[in-house]
Amino acid sequence: MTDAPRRSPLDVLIRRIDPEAPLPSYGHPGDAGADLVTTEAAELAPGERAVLPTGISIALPDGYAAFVHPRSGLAARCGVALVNAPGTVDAGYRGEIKVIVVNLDPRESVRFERYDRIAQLVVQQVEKVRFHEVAELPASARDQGGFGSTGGHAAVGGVQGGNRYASVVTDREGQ
Ligand SMILES: O=c1ccn([C@H]2C[C@H](O)[C@@H](COP(=O)(O)OP(=O)(O)OP(=O)(O)O)O2)c(=O)[nH]1
Ligand SMILES: [Mg+2]
Repeated sequence: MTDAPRRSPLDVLIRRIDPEAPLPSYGHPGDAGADLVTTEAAELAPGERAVLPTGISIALPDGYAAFVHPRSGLAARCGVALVNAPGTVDAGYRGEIKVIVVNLDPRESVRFERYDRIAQLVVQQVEKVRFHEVAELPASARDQGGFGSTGGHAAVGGVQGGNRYASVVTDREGQ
């Protein structure tokens, strides 16, 4: 496979599965994500999830992928998240793009009407790699540290172990 040259804006073929579905659209000229709609109305109880259709399929050039990201307004106002965020749309995928939403609000149901904007699609160039197996990897400053090795993370219950952890509340106020 040869790498596709970088072009902007990139021309992407799109097919409407729902003939009336609005095409993905950027809200502002500098936006990274083009909003996706649901073509089906849905109501999600607290904790419920659904796979919602967007009414479109696309053909990305090799060397690109599209990522289905959540919308911050829906997350902040309604507690709506994407279960698999960000969803990955492969260049070779010709099926309908779908959005796997979940209602994380503990009390309120959330309702989507047909053609409500539910997610945003970010198209990016992606690297293909060749993996070369070795017995030892080159040294690095981080080495195997991860998953909170630098400390200072929020934790319910306050101080943990020998590392000083802030409680959730202290962390929000203090940082
Ligand atoms: O949020 C998403 C994620 C994926 N897809 C589509 C496009 C993607 O190319 C295909 C497969 O996605 P993924 O590789 O994440 O799923 P999988 O569970 O690994 O399925 P597969 O075995 O088909 O790769 O499903 C979506 O429409 N929305
Ligand atoms: Mg896969």
